[in-house]
Order: sequence, then C-alpha cells, then structure tokens
Amino acid sequence: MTNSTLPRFVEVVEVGPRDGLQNEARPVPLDIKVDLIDRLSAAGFANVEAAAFVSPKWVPQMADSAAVMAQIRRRPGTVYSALVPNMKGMEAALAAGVGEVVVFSAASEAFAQKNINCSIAESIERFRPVAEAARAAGVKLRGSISVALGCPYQGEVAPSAVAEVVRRMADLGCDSIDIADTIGVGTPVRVQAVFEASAAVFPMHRLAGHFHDTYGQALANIYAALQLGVASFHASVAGLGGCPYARGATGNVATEDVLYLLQGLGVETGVDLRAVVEAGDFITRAIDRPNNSRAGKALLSKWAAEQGEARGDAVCA
Ligand SMILES: CC(C)(COP(=O)([O-])OP(=O)([O-])OC[C@H]1O[C@@H](n2cnc3c(N)ncnc32)[C@H](O)[C@@H]1OP(=O)([O-])[O-])[C@@H](O)C(=O)NCCC(=O)NCCSC(=O)C[C@@](C)(O)CC(=O)[O-]
Repeated sequence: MTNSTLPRFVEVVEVGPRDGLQNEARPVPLDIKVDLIDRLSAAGFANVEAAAFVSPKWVPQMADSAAVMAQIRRRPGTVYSALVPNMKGMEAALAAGVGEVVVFSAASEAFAQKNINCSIAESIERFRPVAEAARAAGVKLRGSISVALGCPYQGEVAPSAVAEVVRRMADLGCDSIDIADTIGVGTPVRVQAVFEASAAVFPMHRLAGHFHDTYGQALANIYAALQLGVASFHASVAGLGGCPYARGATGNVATEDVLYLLQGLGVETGVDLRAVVEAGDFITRAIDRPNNSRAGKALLSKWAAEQGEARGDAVCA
C-alpha cells in the first residue's frame, strides 16, 4: 500500500563522505574515503556529497578533497557534489571535476560568522561569482542554509529569516536549496512552518531537508516535510558526523533509517538498502566509530542470524 499524498520518488543525497567525515578528529585515510564513496555510488545514489573545497585551516579533514575526487570511480548517473565557500574553492572544485557545487550560509548572523567568518550578506556577495562560474561551466548550483530550525549561538530562528536567505539564494540562481537543521532541534510542526515559508519564495519540490538527529526528531521531521511534497533529503551513512562549528550536534539522520522509512511508505529512491547497510558497516569498522543507524544495526544482526541458521549454527535458547 502506498500513501498517495506523498511523493512517489524521493532523492536521497548521501552526505556521509563530507558531512559525516568532516568532524573526525583523527585523519581518515584517503583510500578509506575513496572506498566509501565508491561503495555509495555502487548503491545507486544519484548525488554523493564527496568533498569540501574549504580552507584546510578551518576544516583539516577535508584538505584532501582534490585527491578524493581524482581517485573515486565515477559512476554514470551519480553527481559528485562539493562544498565551496568562495572563488578559491570554486577553482579547485572545477579543476577536480565536481558535478554540483554547494554554497553555504546560515539563517543566523552568529552562525555565519562562526562557520564562514562573514555576515550572511557578505556570503551572498562571495557566492555571486561562484554562481556565475557554475553557470559558465554547466555545473549545478545548490544553496545550503544552516541553523534553519535553531541556532546554538542565537537560539530561535524565525521561519521568515530562513525564507529571506532562501530568497537571496534563489536570486543567485540556485537549482536547489537545502534547509538544514544543523543542531537537530526541529520538530515536525516547526519544520513544516519553515518549509512553507520557504516555499513562498522558491518551489517546494526544489527544497531539500537536511536534518541532524541530535534530539531524535529527524525521521519525524522527514515525514512532516514529505507530507508537504518535499522530495529530497540528505542523510549520512551510519549516521556519521556532526558540525565543527556547532558543539554537541550529532550526525545527520542515518541513511539506512531514511531508506527503511521510505521503503515502508512505498516511496521509491533507486538506492539499494543492503549495499548502504554494508557501506555503513565498512566505514564504522574502518574508522572505529559506533554505527548510529538503528535499521543498519538491526539488518546486520538479522542477516548474521540468517547466515548462521543456513550454516546450521546452534542458537542459544
Ligand atoms: C570561508 C572561509 C574560507 C573564510 O575564512 P577566512 O579565514 O576568513 O578566509 P581568508 O580568505 O582570510 O583565508 C584564510 C586562509 O585560508 C585560505 N583559503 C581561503 N579559502 C580557501 C579555500 N576555499 N580553499 C583552500 N584554502 C582557502 C586562504 O588562502 C588563506 O590561507 P593563508 O594565506 O592564510 O595560507 C573559511 O571560513 C572556511 O573555509 N569555512 C568553511 C567552514 C566549513 O567547512 N564548515 C563545515 C561545513 S558547513 C556544514 O557542515 C553545514 C552543512 C552544509 O552541512 C549544513 C548544516 O547541517 O548546517
């Protein structure tokens, strides 16, 4: 049975290699990053956020982004996206063959200063030549708006403040715009208010939900956004991540959990859940991190039990 009011197809953007790994204090070896991205591409994602061409002084973990982009196996049908804060990053991103660039600002002045060291208005001016270069190169342009549901420095953020940044990003020519709950404080009714305010200035079907799961609300928030017709969500394999400029924020909602939810709702994604669960198992072992996907862990246990049964292993009563 499908729910006829929900989108029939949802794009899940896998952000684990960037948002998931950017916060790791220990360097993640290049070959592990490349292996992870290749596994995720093979799982069928149409968009993998693979890199960030930001200052290595600000986010050292992303310093090898050009090498990552050079070594991945590019799957036809997958766009490899990367964060770009300015023209220096844009030049590097274009040289690396990025398919979509993500300019990122915030819905609060305080967070913009902490994350990109400038005001919201200054960030938009910095993005103008980036947008022009993207258009000239035929590369997609995505805008991302942090702290849209609450800010660790400012507190409450009004939906109208988010919509104002959406409007400015729309004016830049963004193809799509992410509404990000950086610290995972949003709840469904609030999420709907922010999307409704944003959709007054940019089409709902070109908005995406980027929910961190700090307060365990991300799946409920995705469902609330789906009901409004939002058809693109970001997720991080095994729920990896956090934000270096939002202390205490946990990772994105786990991709495996989102895929499991969508599968249950009869919504297509084109992504192979089993391959993502295996990628989550791979990366959490490789970097010695807990697997934060409930569905991922449950499926791994189920498959291990099924394999044991097939071998005729004794089962403890
Ligand atoms: C925006 C800046 C660069 C301003 O940083 P700044 O210090 O004001 O910039 P600057 O122009 O004075 O440059 C400082 C140094 O960085 C270099 N530099 C400058 N730009 C680049 C570049 N692109 N690539 C490589 N190097 C660069 C530049 O060349 C210089 O090097 P130096 O001369 O000192 O040797 C900095 O604040 C920055 O890189 N911030 C990025 C922070 C970041 O990546 N945060 C995490 C990602 S956002 C996120 O996770 C949120 C999201 C998207 O997931 C949604 C959500 O959940 O909220």
